[in-house]
Amino acid sequence: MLPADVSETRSALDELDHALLDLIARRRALVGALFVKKRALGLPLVDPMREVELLADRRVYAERQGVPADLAEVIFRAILEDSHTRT
Ligand SMILES: O=C(O)C(=O)C[C@]1(C(=O)O)C=C[C@@H](O)C=C1
Repeated sequence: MLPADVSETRSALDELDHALLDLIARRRALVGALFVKKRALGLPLVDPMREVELLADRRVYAERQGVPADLAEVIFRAILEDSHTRT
């Protein structure tokens, strides 16, 4: 039997991780909608310059929040790879 404060903290982590996944689902929906617009306009779906700027921005924002910049970059590279699979 785990102490109550450990299982309570785990429950808080479960809730928070679900909230993170909800945000990822919302982001994926936005990317899907953006790709529909880009296709209609004949724009390239993948935009390497935007990705460079996005990763730099997320690194700076992460550090301001006390999150390691390298962790933010790993996360957002994975998110961008997911966007690429949807092209
Ligand atoms: O910002 C865009 O233009 C997008 O298409 C979105 C997004 C992303 O997932 O953030 C996806 C693909 C692009 O290469 C760059 C960024």
